[in-house]
Amino acid sequence: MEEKKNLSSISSSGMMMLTCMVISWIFIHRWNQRSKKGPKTWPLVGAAIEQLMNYDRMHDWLVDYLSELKTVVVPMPSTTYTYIADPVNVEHVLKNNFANYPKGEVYHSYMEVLLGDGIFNVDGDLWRKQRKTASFEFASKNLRDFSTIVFREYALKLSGILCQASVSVQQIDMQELLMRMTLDSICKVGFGVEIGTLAPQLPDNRFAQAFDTANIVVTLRFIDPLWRIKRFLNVGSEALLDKSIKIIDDFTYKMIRKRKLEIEEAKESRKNDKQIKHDILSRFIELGENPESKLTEKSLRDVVLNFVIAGRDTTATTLSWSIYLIMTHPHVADKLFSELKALEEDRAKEEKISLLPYDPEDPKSFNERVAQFAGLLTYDSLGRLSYLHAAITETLRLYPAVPQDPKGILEDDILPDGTKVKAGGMVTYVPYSMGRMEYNWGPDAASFKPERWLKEGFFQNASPFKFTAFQAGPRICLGKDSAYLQMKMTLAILCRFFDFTLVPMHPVKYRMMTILSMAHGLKLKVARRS
Ligand code: HEM
Repeated sequence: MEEKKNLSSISSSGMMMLTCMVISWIFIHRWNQRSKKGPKTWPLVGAAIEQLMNYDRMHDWLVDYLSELKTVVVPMPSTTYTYIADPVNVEHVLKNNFANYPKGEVYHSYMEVLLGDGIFNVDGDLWRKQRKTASFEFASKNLRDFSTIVFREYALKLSGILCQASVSVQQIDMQELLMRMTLDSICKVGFGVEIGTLAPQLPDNRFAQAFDTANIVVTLRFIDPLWRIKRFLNVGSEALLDKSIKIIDDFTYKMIRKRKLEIEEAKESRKNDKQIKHDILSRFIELGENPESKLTEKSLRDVVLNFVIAGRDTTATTLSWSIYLIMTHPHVADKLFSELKALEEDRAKEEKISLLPYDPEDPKSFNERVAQFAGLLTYDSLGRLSYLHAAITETLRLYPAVPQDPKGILEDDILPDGTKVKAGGMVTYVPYSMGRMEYNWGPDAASFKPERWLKEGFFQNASPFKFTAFQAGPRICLGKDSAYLQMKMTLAILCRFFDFTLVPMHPVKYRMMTILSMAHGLKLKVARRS
């Protein structure tokens, strides 16, 4: 009995000692960081708790730290994230020492389920080959001309839906409509397939919903240490991901089969090769006919999904933020309207046509007039809209569609500002923070001012290492010109013919996913204007 008592008192004093040691360890760990700038860490878990607690506002959490520090180091349980906002560091990572900062294994393993081995998710030869094939396509004048027609046609469809909503005094979710428009156009321009999600009755869009869910869940993996266990057990977010991927794959493989069949039929009917319309997908399908290319059905699926994420989400979210910012800055809306009216008159003179008189109260004459205006918008005439170009660029400075972009680290390195980074960690350049830093843009960095991009009325670009919305260096966005073309076509039509107001109390804030979309959409009321 006595022996038992002694044993239990030894074990409880042992426990106490252990607890004291752990508390001292935590205390010393925290004490050593008392003057540290940047997120403070805890033993073992690093800064994961603080990052998790700020997950929904992570971009602004980083803004707070980066405005003091330019480089923020965030240790996590299994790796270290280094966030950079100084253009000198960004140039080092994206260009000068490009080979040391690939997408990397970690990023690849997190995103593989959605992006597979597509251009966004690979390095080395696999990336180079896809970049070469896609660059070829993007450089073609055929694609540019075809895109102009498609973008105009779909912007007009959207305008028709807005006109109808204004007649029936219905509120709309602009972001949702824009996502439909950009999905339809990337499928048409990129894969030669008409999917019609922007039809007036707005058909059910299971693919888009599944795609959004998958995007949210894979982004969560970057800060969820339990995701591999969840995937193994197929529970929670990972079970949802699994379901979404099945829907996505089903849609994508059907589209590929359809396109292959069309190409076969075109060949059989002996149309010469020039008559088979070239798009990104058919270029890859043709490549796949050569067995040495090692392109499989799965590779084509990856091509499609990478271009959907590239072409649909980025453009639609930028358009949504642009409309929101223009609408909430009336002096910008007025200047833009004047620029559009001036272009309309100049173009009518050039084409020697008279502009149709119309009554905004009469939808028929209104729609005819919109269509006439759209017909005047060509690739060249859109190029003259400097204020519109500046307004879109200013939107991307404050609300970049890709708000942060992580890179792997192959070998230990020292960034130009002296920060040491270790092999196996990650360096992330942060367009969202970079656009809001006074040390990058001056004291008015937080204000929406398209004028900052204009010199004597003409658009002036900034260094791509400071304005990083399209990345920079060898992996700079391939679709930038195409995206501007679509955004300018759409905004020219919408801002010339409609007034927008936010539905009262509608919350406008971002959602945490790889793309900076609006968490609750953009609920608006629409009115036709003369
Ligand atoms: C506002 C619109 C857009 C923005 C802000 C944007 C931004 C970006 C960014 C930040 C990247 C780098 C991603 C990374 O490697 O981590 C990127 C890459 C890319 N973008 Fe865009 N993008 C836009 C529209 C488009 C469009 C419309 C297309 C094509 C239809 C496109 C095609 C691509 C491709 C193919 C890459 C991969 C380049 C490579 O890895 O070599 N983008 N884009």
